[in-house]
Amino acid sequence: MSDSLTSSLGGITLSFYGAGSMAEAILRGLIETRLTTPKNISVLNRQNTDRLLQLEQQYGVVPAATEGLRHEALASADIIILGMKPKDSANAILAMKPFIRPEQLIVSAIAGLSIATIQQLLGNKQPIVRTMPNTSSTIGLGATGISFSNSVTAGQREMTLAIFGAIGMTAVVEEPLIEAVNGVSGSGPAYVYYLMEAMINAGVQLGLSPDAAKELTVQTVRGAAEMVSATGENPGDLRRKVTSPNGTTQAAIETLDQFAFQEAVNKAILRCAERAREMGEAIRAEAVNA
Ligand SMILES: NC(=O)C1=CN([C@@H]2O[C@H](COP(=O)(O)OP(=O)(O)OC[C@H]3O[C@@H](n4cnc5c(N)ncnc54)[C@H](OP(=O)(O)O)[C@@H]3O)[C@@H](O)[C@H]2O)C=CC1
Ligand SMILES: O=C(O)[C@@H]1CCC=N1
Repeated sequence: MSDSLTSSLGGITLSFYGAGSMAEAILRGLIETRLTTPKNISVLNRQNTDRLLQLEQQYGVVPAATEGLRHEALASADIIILGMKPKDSANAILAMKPFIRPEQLIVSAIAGLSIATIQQLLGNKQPIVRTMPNTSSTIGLGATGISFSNSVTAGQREMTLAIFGAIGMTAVVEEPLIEAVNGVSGSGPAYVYYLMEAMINAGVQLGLSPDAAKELTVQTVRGAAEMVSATGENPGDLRRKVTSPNGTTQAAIETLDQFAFQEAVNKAILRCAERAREMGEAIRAEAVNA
């Protein structure tokens, strides 16, 4: 990767087509890590002008709130980032088709939507990057799975890795594995938050104040993740070090096992990946009939 790209995207312009939570997580990360300046980022959505103005006020990005500005932003951007819900994606891609140029890079963050479906909707071999990021990109701790279409140039790959590398770690995977990334890390923050909700509630039930229960839980999750990362040890080995024979942790883990905790997490992640494939298939069917 060249030095200029690791430090800055220079004058490269990005258009966030779909300006919801995921778009905000990425653009905020890019701005806070100073990979680019807000003036190189435009934001577009379907109807919610207030949302675009809020993003302008908060981050200094450029709102494209009228039809004319939307078309101009799409036509002029070096990179268009697709951030609408899967159900809205086929219509949105068809609507942008008249304005885009064959060399523009399209980066999709849309669950399930395949490179082939995007190319089918656009009717060409447009360079496409399919990603599966997560909302921790907001604070530079994202995890993003990335797949490239064959038409993506080496320079465009480098730009993509610079963008997602600036807001967290990246894993380049073959496209069929993007659903696995969705299951593990795309949706993953929600499972961890769910676990944290349960830990906090139990702490309160045992008499801790809500604040104390929350702070202890947050530090525990942060410390556990950091331990795996810093020591290089397997989570299983670290778990065994916490678990004294016949002690308190063993009693807790046995209870989790009674409720098939590991199996529940496993089934949840497999179902998540399956759901991504189902959603992708629904968009593919829409594209075939478009
Ligand atoms: N949230 C997450 O944790 C993750 C989400 N993703 C993916 O990111 C995508 C967006 O999710 P999220 O940010 O949560 O969704 P949000 O509902 O927060 O945002 C969706 C945005 O898309 C806009 N939009 C809808 N239709 C169109 C259209 N036809 N043209 C232009 N803009 C449109 C909406 O505008 P308006 O309000 O005006 O309708 C809104 O700004 C999804 O496809 C999801 O699969 C991927 C990884 C993680
Ligand atoms: O729930 C969803 O469909 C999106 C994709 C990954 C995280 N959120």
